[in-house]
Amino acid sequence: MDSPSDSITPDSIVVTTDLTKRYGSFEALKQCNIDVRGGEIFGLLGPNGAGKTTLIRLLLGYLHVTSGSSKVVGFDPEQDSVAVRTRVAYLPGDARLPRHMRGRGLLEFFSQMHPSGDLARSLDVAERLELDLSRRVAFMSTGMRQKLALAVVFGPRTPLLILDEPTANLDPTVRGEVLKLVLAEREEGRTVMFSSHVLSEIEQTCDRVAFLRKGVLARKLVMEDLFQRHRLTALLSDSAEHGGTVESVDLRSEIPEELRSRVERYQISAPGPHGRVVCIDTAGDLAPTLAWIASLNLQHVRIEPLGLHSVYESVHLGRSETDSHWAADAEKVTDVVGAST
Ligand SMILES: Nc1ncnc2c1ncn2[C@@H]1O[C@H](COP(=O)(O)OP(=O)(O)OP(=O)(O)O)[C@@H](O)[C@H]1O
Repeated sequence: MDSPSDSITPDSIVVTTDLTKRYGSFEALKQCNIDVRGGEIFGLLGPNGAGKTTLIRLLLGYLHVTSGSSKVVGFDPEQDSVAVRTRVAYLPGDARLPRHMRGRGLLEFFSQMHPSGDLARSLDVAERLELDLSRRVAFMSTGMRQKLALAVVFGPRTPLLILDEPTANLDPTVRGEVLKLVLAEREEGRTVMFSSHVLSEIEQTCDRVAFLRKGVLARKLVMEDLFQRHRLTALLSDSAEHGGTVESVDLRSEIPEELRSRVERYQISAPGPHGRVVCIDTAGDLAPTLAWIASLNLQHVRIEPLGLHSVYESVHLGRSETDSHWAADAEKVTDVVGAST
């Protein structure tokens, strides 16, 4: 786990220090240290019950901390939750809106309530999301209510938006529109922190990601680093290439010295019907490793980004990241070979 001072910068807009929350004897959040920097999109990932909502509600002062502390837009939510809430637009995971109000009236009401409310902006968001504002909340579908809550939240021009599963209950087209809204916030210099279970959304939008698991901050990731990680799978049809003695082993010692820091895995399977499957995981720029890969005399080569999924699985299931998808990847290669022979 990172220490509190690991990554805090002067432009951090959210900082937590050993933030801990217990419900009775149950520890929902354990010594959590994160920092969110001004102008970035920060993703919160984790399985159900990991502690994401607990963390978010602590940051807004809706829950009291058990121990540790946090600073949000320069204020301690424990001491000054009003100052925090006027500077943060918050979309709860279970937004409850007054059922008797019509969409338009509700947007007017919330834009008047918030010190930096902006009705025109809320109306614009509602239009982009194709929401019928003439309906009463009571007669709206779950997705329509989510759209209305989003129109409320994207109205005020606050420096920070915290969105708890903003795309839940939305169809794929509307989800895409919401992601565009999130990206537009960053363009305008605002900071967005959001939780989601949809990994592709996080990949498309976030600059950095924190993984929570059972209340523990299990992993932090810079998305740019993730995009530089690739997995190559291929077939080595002639096992004599490696003396015919290799049985699903790690061959990292065979990697040229200057590439060792880039190649995280170099493994060859036991012989199958079509030969041996080779799996190579690389980090950083692919170019320097390509010449070496070409010298391995591989066939049916597939290269793909390693992606958030493999990291998520390794955090969630506690599997080694390098083992994640290995069997499936090996199968894909042999399937392709099987189909083409
Ligand atoms: N008021 C409460 N009293 C007791 N336990 C609670 C309370 N609120 C949450 N919890 C527990 O704390 C843990 C974390 O819950 P939290 O809602 O923060 O998870 P989450 O990551 O947001 O989950 P999800 O993805 O399902 O929304 C869960 O085990 C939950 O049961």
